[in-house]
Amino acid sequence: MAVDAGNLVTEQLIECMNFAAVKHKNQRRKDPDKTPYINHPIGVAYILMKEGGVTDVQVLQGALLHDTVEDTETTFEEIEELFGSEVRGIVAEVTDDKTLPKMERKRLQVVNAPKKSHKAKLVKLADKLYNLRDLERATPEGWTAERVTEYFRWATQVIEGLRGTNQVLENKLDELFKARGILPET
Ligand SMILES: Nc1nc2c(ncn2[C@@H]2O[C@H](COP(=O)(O)OP(=O)(O)O)[C@@H](OP(=O)(O)OP(=O)(O)O)[C@H]2O)c(=O)[nH]1
Repeated sequence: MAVDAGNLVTEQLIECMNFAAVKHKNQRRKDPDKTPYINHPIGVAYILMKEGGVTDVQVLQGALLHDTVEDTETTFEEIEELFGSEVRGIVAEVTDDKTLPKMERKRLQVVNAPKKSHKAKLVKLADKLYNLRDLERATPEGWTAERVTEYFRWATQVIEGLRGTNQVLENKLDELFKARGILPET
């Protein structure tokens, strides 16, 4: 029986969701409710699809897997073997090198944002939108108001390098920045 294209996409997405759920199973977000970490990658894929209008399955797979290598024992080889080289490439582009000092990692995100592929930029836009909304919703444990503001300011710098990728997502990010007084009202 021929594989139906719709079924194949569904299978690819469910495979990624299941893989990410298993990999992140012991992780929680930093909010006071200690939300299961898997809510984040699923939420990033959801933003891309529902708000960004993104239907590219590899971008959605990249979103679902985007923190597996950075935050769990997952390797890029594993991602490539299971999901192919294009998905591996997207995940690699959005993975920070956790062996670097935090300040350097944050600096590199700003410097490298404009050099990313279109697909990786989409994932990064949705990732930041999710995290900034999360900060509006609840303050991570131990974070001061200054740290939250600092995250918003740093995020504006990263987003500068991602512009021209998805107008809807960029507009939604700008609304958040304006509400914080970080971007001038237009
Ligand atoms: N807003 C928010 N963020 C949380 C929460 N739980 C975990 N995070 C994660 O925390 C990271 C931001 O915290 P930082 O202290 O600035 O960075 P770090 O964890 O990478 O050192 C983000 O990681 P990241 O995915 O690497 O993103 P980014 O730092 O590259 O944006 C975000 O996904 C939460 O409850 N709320």
